[in-house]
Amino acid sequence: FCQTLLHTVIPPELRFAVLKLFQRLFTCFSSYSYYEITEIDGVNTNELYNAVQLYLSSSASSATSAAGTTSNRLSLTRGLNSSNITFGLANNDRLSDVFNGVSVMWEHIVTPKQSQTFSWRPLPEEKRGFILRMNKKDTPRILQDYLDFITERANEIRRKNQDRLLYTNSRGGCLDSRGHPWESVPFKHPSTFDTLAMDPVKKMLIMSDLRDFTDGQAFYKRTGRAWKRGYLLYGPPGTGKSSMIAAMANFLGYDIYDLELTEVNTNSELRKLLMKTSSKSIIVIEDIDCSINLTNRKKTTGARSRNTSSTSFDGVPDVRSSSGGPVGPVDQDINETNNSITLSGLLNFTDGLWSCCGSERIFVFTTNHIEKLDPALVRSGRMDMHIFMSYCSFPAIKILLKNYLGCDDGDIEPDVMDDLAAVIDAAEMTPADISEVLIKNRRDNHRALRELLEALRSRAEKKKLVNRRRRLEAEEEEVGVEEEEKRALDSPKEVGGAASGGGDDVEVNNKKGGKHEEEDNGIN
Ligand SMILES: Nc1ncnc2c1ncn2[C@@H]1O[C@H](COP(=O)(O)OP(=O)(O)OP(=O)(O)O)[C@@H](O)[C@H]1O
Ligand SMILES: [Mg+2]
Repeated sequence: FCQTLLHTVIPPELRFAVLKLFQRLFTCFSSYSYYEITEIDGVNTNELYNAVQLYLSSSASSATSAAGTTSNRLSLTRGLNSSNITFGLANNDRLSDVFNGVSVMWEHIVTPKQSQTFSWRPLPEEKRGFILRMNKKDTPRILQDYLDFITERANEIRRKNQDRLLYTNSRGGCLDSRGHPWESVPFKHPSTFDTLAMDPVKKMLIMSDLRDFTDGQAFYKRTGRAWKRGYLLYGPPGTGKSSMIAAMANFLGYDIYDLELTEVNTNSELRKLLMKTSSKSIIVIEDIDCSINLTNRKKTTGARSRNTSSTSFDGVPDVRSSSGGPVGPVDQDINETNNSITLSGLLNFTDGLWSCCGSERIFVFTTNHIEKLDPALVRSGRMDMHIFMSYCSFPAIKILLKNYLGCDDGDIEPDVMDDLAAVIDAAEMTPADISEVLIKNRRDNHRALRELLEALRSRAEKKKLVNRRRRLEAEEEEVGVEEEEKRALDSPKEVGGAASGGGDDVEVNNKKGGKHEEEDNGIN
């Protein structure tokens, strides 16, 4: 009755002014400061409101919220291009939080909108906002840091909730309508560090190295290093290099830029591609040894190419023929290359001035042949961590048995495990091959284990034969070389001709491996 009386007797303007006055008096004498963060400020969305909503949702959603009381009512939202749900504070709900030892209180205020003022854009029916209550004495010390922390945490949550994206430069150097050289697709590779079959100790090392990297902003700043890190994954085909990259991306919540070097024609294109990558991303060059040789990179301009030489990275045509032996100087006009990407371009791409355009990036190179890589490319500072993805080991096979057959250690007879342990190393089987055997028999565990043991034993047998044959060949070659040297010692010496000017005696016929080669020493 009083309220209606007030509403009827006192005009709204006066009511509003009295209310405002009470509020001012209240805040004057209160020990708290109050900050209102509305959803819409003017006509734009207030980014801080969304950040607070996300941030509070991360503590509201966890049963034991790090900060304060959990709310018993939450709103659920799902972002665009995301398969994850985020919690939010329900209307008029409160949540306390603690930051740097200071406790604050959040309240989510939702008030129905008064009369719709005319606007080009339909405004929401309700006015939403957060009220942050904080002790006046703490405000100067923590307000700014607290809001920065909230924004950062919200970005973190947003990225984790959004599906990963896989960017490719498959379009070559040309740009899309937005001037972007990368093309992106949702990246939903299921590989994680749990599904990766590899030595658990090595796995933990890699995960902690990745965590140190993401937590290391201050460290990189203090040491004056670009906030980036390089990983070289090497090993035989089918050992999990690509799966490792997916596991890293899923572990860190990073997007992946899959750089196809053979599509890149010049250093400046390479630079442009790097500049257009976002931070918190993994830049991948798979099979870098092939990319470096790039025999398919040469695009002759009409004339027949005398040899399929490859272009090394320093831009000078590589003078090794396809057989690897020396050939005469390569005619430049025959080998018109349409690219001038250089090793120095790639070196700067991964370390050096270029690599600092943007921070928090991970570079990953993969190769089946580490011995082919230029040492400058894989030195520390470029490829900081070299990870050998090896054939399946016993600890790794247990992970595959768990993932594919659902068998934990205790589920398999000990003597079967002993048989597996006895043959696994000698077999040198890749996880890809072992996965194949398990997938084929995944409906029948006993049969899967039996077939796996058979496959391992036959592979180990084959390896033994191959190694024995190699040993025999090596011994024969050794014997061959010894006989050679013996014959050479027994045969009479031939003195070099007078024209030699009495220089040192030189072998005119230098027999090497059964092939005579004229050593060009001026004497024929
Ligand atoms: N260590 C591993 N753990 C789990 N699965 C693996 C592992 N290695 C290979 N696989 C399985 O084998 C398949 C091929 O693996 P992946 O593509 O990662 O091999 P790779 O090392 O990248 O091979 P390549 O050198 O030919 O590119 C994947 O689908 C994956 O399921
Ligand atoms: Mg691969």
